[in-house]
Amino acid sequence: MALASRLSRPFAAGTVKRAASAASGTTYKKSIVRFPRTFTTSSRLFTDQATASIPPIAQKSILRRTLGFFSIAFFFTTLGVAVYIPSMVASAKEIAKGPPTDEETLTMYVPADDVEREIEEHIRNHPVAVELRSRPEMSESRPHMKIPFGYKAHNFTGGTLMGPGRVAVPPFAWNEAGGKSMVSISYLGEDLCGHPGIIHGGMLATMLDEGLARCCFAALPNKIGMTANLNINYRAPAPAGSFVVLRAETTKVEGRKAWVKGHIETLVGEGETPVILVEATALFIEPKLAAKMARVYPTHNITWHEGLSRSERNDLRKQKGFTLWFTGLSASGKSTIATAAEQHLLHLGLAAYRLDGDNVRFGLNKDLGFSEKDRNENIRRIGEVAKLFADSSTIALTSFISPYISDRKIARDLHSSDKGDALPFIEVFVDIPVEVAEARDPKGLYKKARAGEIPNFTGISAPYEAPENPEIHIRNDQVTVEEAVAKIMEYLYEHKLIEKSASA
Ligand SMILES: Nc1ncnc2c1ncn2[C@@H]1O[C@H](COP(=O)(O)OS(=O)(=O)O)[C@@H](OP(=O)(O)O)[C@H]1O
Ligand SMILES: Nc1ncnc2c1ncn2[C@@H]1O[C@H](COP(=O)(O)OP(=O)(O)O)[C@@H](O)[C@H]1O
Repeated sequence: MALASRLSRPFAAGTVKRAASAASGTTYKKSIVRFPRTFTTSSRLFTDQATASIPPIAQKSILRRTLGFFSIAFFFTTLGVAVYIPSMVASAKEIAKGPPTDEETLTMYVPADDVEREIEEHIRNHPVAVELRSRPEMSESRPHMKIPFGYKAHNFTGGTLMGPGRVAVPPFAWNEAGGKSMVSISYLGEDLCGHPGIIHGGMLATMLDEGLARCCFAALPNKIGMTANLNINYRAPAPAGSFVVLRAETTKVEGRKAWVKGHIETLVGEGETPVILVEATALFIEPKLAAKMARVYPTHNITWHEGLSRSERNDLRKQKGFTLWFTGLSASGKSTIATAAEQHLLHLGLAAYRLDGDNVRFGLNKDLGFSEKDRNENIRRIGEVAKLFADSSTIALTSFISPYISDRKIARDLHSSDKGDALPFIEVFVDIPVEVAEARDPKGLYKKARAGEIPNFTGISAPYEAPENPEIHIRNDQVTVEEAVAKIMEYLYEHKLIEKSASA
């Protein structure tokens, strides 16, 4: 197809080169921005001859207008979602690799033909682009190149609206650090019209919705925002087959909310005054569950805070971390109660994890036996691991005999802090007379110990030092497992370690 005929109507008057250079210089206005005389303002645009013959539209009912309003609100809200739900067809490999960097996006696009090459070069070398590139606070990218290839076909701005006759080449964007401002340059083809030769207002609204959102994302805690509100004022018709500049600025940020203003103007040469085509203000709100929302690139969604504090982590995880340290004789009921408590906490939607012999003495501590020294080391290591779980805003439950007061104190001290943000350490004494434990003896260990087959057996041939002042004392020969768990839960609620709302 001849080059000129592939281009927009204003371009067709000459070669691509002429049209492109016209767009950057004084001839730009002459050859490309050819506003129909009757199209001088937005209000006139909609009362021109083309629409004058259309009979007046009957006043809609309140119900229809209400429905219309919500449809529009839903449309823009959906449009503004900056989180792409992973597509079934998206390339798993591409996703696994993670998104390209801003820098990488600049070399990813390869023009398909001479037309695209001309448009590409025109934007890339335009004085506006050169000036933006020279500003250290601005980061250059082509945002649509971050959308995985397999998902592009399903993406409105990155797929549907992109290509010959539409947005011919992926727009260039310059984002100011911290989500303060954004500028992008696009080429709008002749197949995006509402009125002949004039870009459809919905296209411009789409560009503003996306552009203003991209401006503020970096200012939001999880870099996600949904359009809550978008107000648009059309100022002048936007000619098809022309280059436009979108400029946006974040005016206010409050927690999960960001207010942005911006406009689209013509791309003009140095010394010329651009024409403002459309202006907008918008409010973007980050969803409450933003951190958990699906992303195209889940593994590379890095939101890094220097020195993330424990309270910040607790806020993000929506729970406090602490350790429930069960201690008692063998067969006292530690594992049974800890398991029941863990299950109950999990049912409440809380993150809880139990450390016991299965995952510690058979793994991390498989080098340790039952000498006093080995038990000391056993408890020290478990204390460290429990502290890490608690620090990650998880409820750690440990069920080990932990027979020595000094060892349990070491574990407790590991949870303390001189910064005033100690992790709660709750000692749960599962108390049972040795005779009852011996009578239960589910594993036959007491019998073996009495027979001298197991040396250093706690309660028989090795000491058990009962806690003097445990946070929770369970007489486990006198209560059921349910009652024991209820007593623990009561303590946790009373000490505000779990929220009252976390109840089954
Ligand atoms: N000598 C000796 N003394 C006590 N217990 C023994 C011994 N040898 C093996 N076992 C089994 O090991 C389990 C206790 O391991 P712990 O890691 O909890 O012990 S300790 O805290 O280091 O003292 C303990 O499990 P529980 O009955 O669940 O407590 C026993 O099954
Ligand atoms: N409150 C309770 N009442 C009656 N039996 C219990 C109770 N708690 C635990 N048991 C029983 O005691 C035995 C030892 O319990 P277990 O949890 O294995 O103890 P530990 O982990 O302290 O060695 C098990 O047979 C268990 O069913």
